[in-house]
Amino acid sequence: MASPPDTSKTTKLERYNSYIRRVNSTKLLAASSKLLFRVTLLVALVLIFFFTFNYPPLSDNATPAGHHVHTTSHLLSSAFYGSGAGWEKEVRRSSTPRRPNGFSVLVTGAGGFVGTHCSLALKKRGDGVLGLDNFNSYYDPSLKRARQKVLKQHEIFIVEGDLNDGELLAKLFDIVPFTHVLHLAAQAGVRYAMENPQSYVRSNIAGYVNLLEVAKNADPQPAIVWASSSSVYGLNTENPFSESHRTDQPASLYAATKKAGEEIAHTYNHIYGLSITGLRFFTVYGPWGRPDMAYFFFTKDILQGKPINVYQTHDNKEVARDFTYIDDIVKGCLGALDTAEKSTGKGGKKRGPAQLRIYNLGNTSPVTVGKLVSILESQLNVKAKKHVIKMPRNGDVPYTHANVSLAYKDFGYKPTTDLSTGLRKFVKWYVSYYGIQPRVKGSNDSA
Ligand SMILES: O=C(O)[C@H]1O[C@H](OP(=O)(O)OP(=O)(O)OC[C@H]2O[C@@H](n3ccc(=O)[nH]c3=O)[C@H](O)[C@@H]2O)[C@H](O)[C@@H](O)[C@H]1O
Repeated sequence: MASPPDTSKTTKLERYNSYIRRVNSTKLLAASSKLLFRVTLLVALVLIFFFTFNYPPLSDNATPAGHHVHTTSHLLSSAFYGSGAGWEKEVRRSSTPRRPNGFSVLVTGAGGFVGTHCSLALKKRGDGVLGLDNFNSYYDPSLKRARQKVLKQHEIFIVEGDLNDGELLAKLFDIVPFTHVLHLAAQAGVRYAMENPQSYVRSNIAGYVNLLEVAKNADPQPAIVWASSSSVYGLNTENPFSESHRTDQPASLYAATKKAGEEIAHTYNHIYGLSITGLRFFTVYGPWGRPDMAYFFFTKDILQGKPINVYQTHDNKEVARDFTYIDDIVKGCLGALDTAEKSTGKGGKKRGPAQLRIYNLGNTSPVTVGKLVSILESQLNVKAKKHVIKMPRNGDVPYTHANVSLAYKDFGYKPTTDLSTGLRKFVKWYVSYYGIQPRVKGSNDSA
């Protein structure tokens, strides 16, 4: 009997083919669902950009103020900072004045020491204030966040963004017709400039120019008041320092960038009619201050029993500063804002000469660092472990002393807080903020 044909091979082959078909169709299904997912994601993103973030149509890029086009990077960066209808409402609400003829002020560096105090003072008297800050980590950002919280309690909103983001700045000026800009955002610190020189160029020059570019295009153009520095006097030997003294010998890159800012101000005033006032601050201190400054970290180190370095000049003289209390500086900033004339340009074109000013804002009474330390010792009730050393050659200057008669003449600037009184207020804040309960005399004083 003929045996049945051997089909086992054919059956195996068929089973194999059907297995391959199944695998292929599964793969196809997976690939097409992946594609579908990606397309959906893309469509969703596009819809989010166009509807949620409340942007003008792309064809509407050229704004009346002549601002640049809104590029994709702007869309991305603004989306990152927070945008949309709610964000815009916050921006408008914060910058709307609550008094007749009140200002609408953009305060850059509002999360900073001077920025926070000035923002509060402006808001308190009924001006609208919008903050801008990039919350960088040059010093403990949690302190900046704590200041931001205080501002929020007073209904001051800080836009989180960088001076170098021109598109973001342009958008803010599109939303708000700022009357003034109080420009305090900067890379601060004299000695850190040797460690990170580029950060000074980025903030104090590139960022500053970026701000002026947007301001000159704005309609109306705001008046600008900004923070220069006592450090511009550099190796000047005339005393006390007057605005007419030479400032072409900066001792640090920090000072050089501030001096450059003063020259740049001249250019934007000259070409575009921007009203610009530069304020040369002299070693500002007080509650909510900067932890990178000597009075602040001396307090911390003295309380922790750590040694501190007290600098001396190379010819064995004590170094001294015209330490200026924050409340005096705030009065100076508001005085400068109040007397700032309007810019004369429009849409990037000058229409007439505009105001250009520079003022010293100091205390007119220099105190040696040794004396600063002994005041702190007495107020903290702790003896400092002092190391008296020669001042490192790192951009420091031996001495500062402000002549403020020009600021007095033009807006009545008159510092009223001596170092001892100001430090008591600082120490009181310091121990309460950091929750310290040491042998502090000043902590129970009323200030
Ligand atoms: O007026 C300004 O325009 C600048 O003021 C501030 O710079 P400065 O006056 O240098 O303040 P700050 O560092 O507190 O040193 C104070 C004193 O302590 C001495 N000093 C410092 C450190 C140290 O370890 N030992 C010491 O003796 C030191 O030699 C100095 O005599 C701002 O930081 C700066 O951003 C800018 O705004």
